[in-house]
Amino acid sequence: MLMNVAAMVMANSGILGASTSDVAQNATTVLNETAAAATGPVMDEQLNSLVGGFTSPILSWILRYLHVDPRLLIPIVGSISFFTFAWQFLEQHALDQLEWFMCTVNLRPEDEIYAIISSWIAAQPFAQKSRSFVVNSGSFNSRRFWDPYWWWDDEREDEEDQKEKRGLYFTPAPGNHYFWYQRRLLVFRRKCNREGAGYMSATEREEISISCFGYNPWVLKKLLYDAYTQYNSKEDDKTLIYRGVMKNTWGTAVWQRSVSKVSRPFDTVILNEGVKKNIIEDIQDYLSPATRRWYSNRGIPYRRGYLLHGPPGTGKSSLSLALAGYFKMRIYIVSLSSVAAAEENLSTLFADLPRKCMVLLEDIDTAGLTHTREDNNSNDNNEDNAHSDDDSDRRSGSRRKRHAKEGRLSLSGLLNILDGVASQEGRILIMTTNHAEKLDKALIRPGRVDLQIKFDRANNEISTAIFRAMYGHFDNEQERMQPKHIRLLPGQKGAIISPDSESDSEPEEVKQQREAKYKADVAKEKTKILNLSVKFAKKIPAETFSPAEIQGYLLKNKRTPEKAVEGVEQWCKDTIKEREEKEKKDEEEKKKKEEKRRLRKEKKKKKRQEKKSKKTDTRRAAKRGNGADSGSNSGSDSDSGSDSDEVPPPHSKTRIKEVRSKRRRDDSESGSSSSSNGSSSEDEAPRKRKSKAKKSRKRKQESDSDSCDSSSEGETSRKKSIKSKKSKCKSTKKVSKDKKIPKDDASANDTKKKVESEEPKICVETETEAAASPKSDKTEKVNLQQVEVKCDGRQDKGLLSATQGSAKSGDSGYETPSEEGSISGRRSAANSGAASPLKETTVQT
Ligand SMILES: Nc1ncnc2c1ncn2[C@@H]1O[C@H](COP(=O)(O)OP(=O)(O)OP(=O)(O)O)[C@@H](O)[C@H]1O
Repeated sequence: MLMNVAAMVMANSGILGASTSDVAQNATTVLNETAAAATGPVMDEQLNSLVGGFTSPILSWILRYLHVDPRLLIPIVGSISFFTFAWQFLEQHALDQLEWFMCTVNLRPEDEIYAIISSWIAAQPFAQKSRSFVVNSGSFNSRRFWDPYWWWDDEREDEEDQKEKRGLYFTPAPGNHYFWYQRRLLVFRRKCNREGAGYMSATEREEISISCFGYNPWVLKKLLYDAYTQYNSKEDDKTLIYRGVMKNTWGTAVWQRSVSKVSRPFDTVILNEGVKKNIIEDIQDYLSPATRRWYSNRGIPYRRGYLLHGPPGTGKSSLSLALAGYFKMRIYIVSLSSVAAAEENLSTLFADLPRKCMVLLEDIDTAGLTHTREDNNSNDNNEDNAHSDDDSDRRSGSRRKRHAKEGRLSLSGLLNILDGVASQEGRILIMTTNHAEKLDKALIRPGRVDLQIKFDRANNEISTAIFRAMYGHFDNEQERMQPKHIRLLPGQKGAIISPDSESDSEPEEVKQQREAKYKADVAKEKTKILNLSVKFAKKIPAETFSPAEIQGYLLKNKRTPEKAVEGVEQWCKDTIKEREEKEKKDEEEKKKKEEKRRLRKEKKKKKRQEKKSKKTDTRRAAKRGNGADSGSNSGSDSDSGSDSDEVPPPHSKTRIKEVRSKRRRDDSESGSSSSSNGSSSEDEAPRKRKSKAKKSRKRKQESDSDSCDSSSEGETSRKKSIKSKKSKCKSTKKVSKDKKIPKDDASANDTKKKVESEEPKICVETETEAAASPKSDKTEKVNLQQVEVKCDGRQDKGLLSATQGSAKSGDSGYETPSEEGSISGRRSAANSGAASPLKETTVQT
């Protein structure tokens, strides 16, 4: 059958012409050879059914051009598929089992080595060629460490070839990636772990690991060391800056590498040379190993602290960075007003500090640490000053609690973190502030702050130095700032041809001449800048501008020093004017704010007072109700008679006291008069009051009768009212009579005291309804008086029973003044409610 097929194929190929005859011949040969090894008719049939017979164009094409037996293809493809599948299965499910035969290093994202290795991996050829990869752009900071060039400084960025590379960078996708290192097969694994990520959060915790086969992990360690060394070698001339940040909102605080900057030359910081020398020597001495031993031998904590203070923009941060660069130390910056500076977080950050480093706490006065540690009652001076003592106690207490709840930093917390028993040793702490005077003494005491450096606004010297620094000549700048072959010096209008810019073919003599000329030009330029700087500084008023402000002005004229000198006077005037206007504006705003605050405070106070008086009223009303209940036996009634005497303020304690004392005075007077005269009826005051009351009543009645159309009706009602009153009073009298008033003076006094103590604190005014007729000794006489009780603008009237002269109080236990018209302190039950009708009763016994 195969032969037939071959013959047919040959026949078919015959139509293609003579050129294919050789191929057909070969195919026949192959078929003949393979036919012997053929598996038999079953296979042929299968092939036939699969590809539509040997006559199909596919098979003929394979035979003709590939010279491969189609029957061999099937096992080959099958085997490849099998192995691929097996490998995938093994990788996915069995590689974990293979870990028994592997060494693995896992890298934690919190550690800097994670970033170092990620970057190293990203730079490897296998990562660049990976078919499955993730693309990153340099703008997304959280993935920045996958940038193979992330540690490169800004200068490198300028270079054209690097610019291209820095646009996008590719990293191996999550999964397993194989690569060779030191002739060993390694597996790089990148895994996305969503466990640590929050709900709906885009951030995932990535985990990376590198594994090698075998039991010896030397190759992994070598890889790690190599990557780390490579990284460090690139950082030699740089200052690495780390910032304390939160990993996520509810996560922990970590030091994250923020940026690496070319170290700032120390001489670019303009400061008194003596001060500079002092601080450098101090740190040098501190960092020497001998000093460390010295500290430990004497049990002194090995720490050093500096406080840099002065107005903004005077160079505090610049000095800190320059120091870090000078001593090749990493600098760890944390802002005390950030979330990372919560007490818990800050202590975590400090615990994670390396042994030798610099920590910069910026603007510590803004962190709410300006209060003293002893001052338990305040956290914020300004705020607290606005409150009364009580209020501030209460409020600051609650604020403290709130802050504690929020975990915000407290002064004692910070002190503990800085040099508590658990705090790290070996670091240099630099604190900066604009208001050193606001800081707590405990924070800046020796041991915490060993050296204080004051920064001032620019004086003549500093202004000169800033000018020179700005227009000083730097050889390396020329190449960068100007096109090739043209070196323009600052302030130079024309171009200076640099000595090395011409072609090598130039004669040596000419070269030297050019070099000499260049040097002369540079020297000339320097002298010019020197002179200009002196002129410039003279025009600037001393101690008025910060170096940052002057620098800002000079930057506007960075290539034209003459112009800068010319315009500086005007700039000074403008800046001062601007500043004054701003200050004025700020002042006004401040005043407005204060006014608002004051009004708010007053409003609150008023509200509080109203609330308080309301409460007191309610209490009084309740008491009155009680008093009326207990004193209902007195049968005192009230009337609707309206004596329109002015209502005194209800809350006036002094008024109550006045009234009481007056009454007591009256009592004693009347007592004495009664004792001498035996009667109070001769007293003028009660009589006056009585007539006054009568008059007012009369007036009222008249007005009532006016209001009614019929005067006779009014008269009738008046009579009725008087009648009813009389009858009521009679009943009262009866009740009062039933109650025998103790005649014993001592007991009367006791009772009086008791009543006085129980007497509600309200303003009471009395009007004698009727002058009681004097009674001879030991006859009791009850005088019902009309009493006005005024509380909170409400007018209550009640009846107070009074005894006259040496009359004694009854069982009811009320005060028994000795004169008519004095208050007995008895209030009728009817007076307890605001709606109670005023009652007026006249009783004579
Ligand atoms: N003494 C100085 N020497 C050199 N440059 C200075 C000096 N003072 C200020 N500058 C320049 O002014 C800018 C601001 O300075 P810097 O941030 O160090 O001031 P600062 O005192 O820390 O300000 P702030 O208190 O607001 O943080 C920087 O660009 C710095 O170069």
